[in-house]
Amino acid sequence: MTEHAVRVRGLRKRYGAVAAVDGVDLDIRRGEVFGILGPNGAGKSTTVGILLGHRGRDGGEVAVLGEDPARAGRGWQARIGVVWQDESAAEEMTVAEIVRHFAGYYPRPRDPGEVIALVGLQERAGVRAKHLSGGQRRRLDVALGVIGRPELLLLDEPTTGFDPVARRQFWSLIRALAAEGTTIVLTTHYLEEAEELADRLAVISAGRVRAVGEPATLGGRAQAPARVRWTNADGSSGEIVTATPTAEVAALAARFGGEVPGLRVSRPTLEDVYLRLIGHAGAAGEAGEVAR
Ligand SMILES: Nc1ncnc2c1ncn2[C@@H]1O[C@H](COP(=O)(O)OP(=O)(O)OP(=O)(O)O)[C@@H](O)[C@H]1O
Repeated sequence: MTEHAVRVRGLRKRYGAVAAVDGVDLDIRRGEVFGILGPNGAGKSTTVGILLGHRGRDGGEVAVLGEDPARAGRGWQARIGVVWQDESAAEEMTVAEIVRHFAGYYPRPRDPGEVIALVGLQERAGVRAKHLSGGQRRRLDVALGVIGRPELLLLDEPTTGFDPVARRQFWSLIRALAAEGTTIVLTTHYLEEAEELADRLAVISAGRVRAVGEPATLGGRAQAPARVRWTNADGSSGEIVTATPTAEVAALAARFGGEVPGLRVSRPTLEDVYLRLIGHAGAAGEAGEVAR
């Protein structure tokens, strides 16, 4: 068994003049939750499509669960779960029928009833797919992605259209699957989701990987200066950007003789780091025009 669930070297894919994927390297370890972030058109779905064997490639090496997706067979496919954008299940069948039907494709499926409950669709089990709301459909897609007890689960923007409660239920589901040892790769535009779920993240823009790392340390985030803000006695705001926030807070506490009014200490958020990595000139704390 190889250490990596996914290993990609020098991956390239062009659509006419567009280099959708332009030399991507990725190592995704077994058992990890790996997030892929990037702006619209960055090449995320193209990359995931190649990992699944849904799309061909123009260059590079790809191994997914030890096999090349371009040549792997049905046995390999059964080890992988997918939640793909714009996937739509059979319209006339009910949720329970569809989940049971898909369970039949796999050698060791989960219990369909359990999976329906896992995605919070138990109240809708008898409803035809065509009568589900957008978010409920996405939950059904997630159910179909996990029904086969996959070793590797690839999710392309899985929580688009989810309400906040459904999103949190989905996060619990992903954590539970990760705890069972499932390797999970997900693309998302929700930075909060990436921060909540991912052990590591890759930021992709214009077909290239700009950074890979843990959410807390990505792009030098942990070493970035902190911003210390407070409110002065006359009501004006004070602010220092410093590499030694603890010392600044201690000095402020001494100056105020105790509690510092309106004290806030902040480091760059994942969004700040993300915007800088994708070259968004309006990223927080940086001068320059906002690219639109
Ligand atoms: N089938 C296709 N034919 C032509 N061009 C394509 C095709 N699929 C993708 N592209 C182009 O390749 C680039 C990468 O697209 P891709 O869908 O991989 O981006 P993405 O990062 O998933 O974006 P989004 O966040 O919008 O889903 C884009 O410029 C897109 O227009």
